[in-house]
Amino acid sequence: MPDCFYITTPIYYVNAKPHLGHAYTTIMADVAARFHAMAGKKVFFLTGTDEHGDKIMKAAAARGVSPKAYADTISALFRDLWTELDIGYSHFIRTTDENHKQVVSRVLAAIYEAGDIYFSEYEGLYCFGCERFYTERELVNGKCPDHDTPPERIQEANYFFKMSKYQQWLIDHITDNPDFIRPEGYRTEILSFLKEPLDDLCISRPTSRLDWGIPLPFDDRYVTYVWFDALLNYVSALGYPDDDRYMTFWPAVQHLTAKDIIKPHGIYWPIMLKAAGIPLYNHLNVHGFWQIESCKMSKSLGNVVNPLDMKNTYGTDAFRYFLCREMSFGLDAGFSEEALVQRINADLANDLGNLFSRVLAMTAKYFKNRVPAADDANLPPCDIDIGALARTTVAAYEAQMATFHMNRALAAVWDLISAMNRFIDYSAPWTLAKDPAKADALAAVIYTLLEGLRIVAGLVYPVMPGTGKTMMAHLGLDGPDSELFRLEDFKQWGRLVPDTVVAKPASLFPRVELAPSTDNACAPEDAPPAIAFAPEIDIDAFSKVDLRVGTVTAAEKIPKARKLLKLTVDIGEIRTVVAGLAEAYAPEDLVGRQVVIVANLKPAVLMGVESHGMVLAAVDGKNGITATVDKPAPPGTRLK
Ligand SMILES: Nc1ncnc2c1ncn2[C@@H]1O[C@H](COP(=O)(O)OP(=O)(O)OP(=O)(O)O)[C@@H](O)[C@H]1O
Ligand SMILES: [Zn+2]
Repeated sequence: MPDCFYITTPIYYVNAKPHLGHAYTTIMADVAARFHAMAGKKVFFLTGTDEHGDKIMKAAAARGVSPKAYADTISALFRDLWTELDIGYSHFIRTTDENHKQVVSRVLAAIYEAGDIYFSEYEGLYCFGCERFYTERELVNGKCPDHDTPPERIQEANYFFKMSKYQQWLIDHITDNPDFIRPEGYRTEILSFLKEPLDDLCISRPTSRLDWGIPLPFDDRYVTYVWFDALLNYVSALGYPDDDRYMTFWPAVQHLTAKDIIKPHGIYWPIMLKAAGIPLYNHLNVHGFWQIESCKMSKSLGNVVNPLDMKNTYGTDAFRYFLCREMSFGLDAGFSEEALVQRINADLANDLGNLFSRVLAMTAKYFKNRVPAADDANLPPCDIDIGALARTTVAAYEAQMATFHMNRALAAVWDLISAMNRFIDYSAPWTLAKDPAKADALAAVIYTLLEGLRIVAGLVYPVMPGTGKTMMAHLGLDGPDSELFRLEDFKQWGRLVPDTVVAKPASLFPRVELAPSTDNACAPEDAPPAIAFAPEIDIDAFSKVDLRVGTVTAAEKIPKARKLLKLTVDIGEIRTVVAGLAEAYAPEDLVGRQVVIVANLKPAVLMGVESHGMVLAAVDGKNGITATVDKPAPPGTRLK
């Protein structure tokens, strides 16, 4: 039997329509599902909506509809959005599903009988916005930290779940299983919560106050409160306790959530499972928040970006790519449309799109749209070995995807794409084409590029399913996704069959411009165009760049390289630096000049010359300026 992979998103609360934060988690889950299916696993992908509780009841009442009718409408918005965003979930659960309600009852009854649920009078500070009690310690200036309103003191008899009983057991489990909660920072956070005594969890609300919920099986004057209802969706959706799906996929589960709900997922849920005698889940994977101007994007704050607008303006794949590439898994990220436009133009239109159309155009021109037969041995001498790089790329990609670091996996793929673009420039197929003696070399170059594109198509597929399929179709490869996209096939170099007919060049991603927003709609017409700045970094990220004043002591052209100069630069030590300045400067113009060098850039080999640093310059063909200092400075002076 193949390995199993079960991925879940949180079930989203239907008190407002979906925003970009929900889209991110669900897209990440879809990417993971597609990747693991590609790796040969049997996959189940669950998402859905959480539909009980106070807020739903109030929102429905405000609109004069029943809670169920209200939940139906909002739940459908989520489902429709997932279709628009190419999300291929296996099952969409709703907590109002009959089967789910039965599982909740059953688990509650079992835990009650085992003696882990008790009845008690409780007085506490209650936030109606959050639908929960707060301890004094948790309040900020006496107010709910989420709603900034003072909680009300209420007294109530309720049912409680004995979480405290399992506190030490959970600490031991998390300590013994270092990747139970990941990334590491969130594991540490949970362990630090657990240093304080754990309060028992209130799991009921009297029907006199709230009747939109699942009745407690042992006392129908009460309904189940949020977490015992919501968290159990992860097993009820599989048909716990005896359905085949449950037997197959539990506990091979990877939960995926944002950091707002790590406490319920990292503390309540494992303890509930333990008390119910259900095996623990494998992993909880936690991501950060999308922020707008440093505030969490959230429906409560109303500062949300509508994912459908982004999709309609920029396309599904581009939007998916941006979300996966821009956020470092586990950390917060700021959202801006400028950054989205910048990534589309730089990564998708320029790097990937140009590569794709150039290679197809050359295949059309030199080989009449057919994959040439070729032998790697005929490749012209070049420092870039695309075949070897493809192998290491797939390995890095696989490792990063497995731990949800989609951003790093994509960075690895884009390194391969950049190398292929450089490989075209260095091997200059248009020159090879002029010399009949170089026909074999030309065939080897084009084959390498087409085969590289096949691998790129496979690796981008989980993130950009449409693009992966379009690329494959252009390379003459067709079939159902399950056959077309198998990770094994991308680990092997040379699978593209000579003589396969490839399509004419196509534009994968046209360049885009920032769509006018309502904010700048009334800007005067002659306002200067907005500059697409690179995404924001913090001072720590910047301080990693070691900038030094250097004096150029020698400069020469690099044979066969149109743009490159080899510079010898004194930065307190003597460095060889390759710079793309040859069109803008004669070598002798640079000697004696002071320049600014990035001193800690990883060495790279360019046209056979190893470069140990980079010259700061703005060069566009023959126009070039290098950054310099306004008075002579000792070589090696650091700039900050
Ligand atoms: N800003 C965000 N960044 C990333 N993910 C988010 C963000 N907001 C919501 N999510 C996703 O939605 C889940 C929470 O869903 P919920 O329905 O509570 O949304 P919410 O906007 O945070 O709601 P509220 O503002 O009412 O707290 C998170 O765990 C995460 O999966
Ligand atoms: Zn609150």
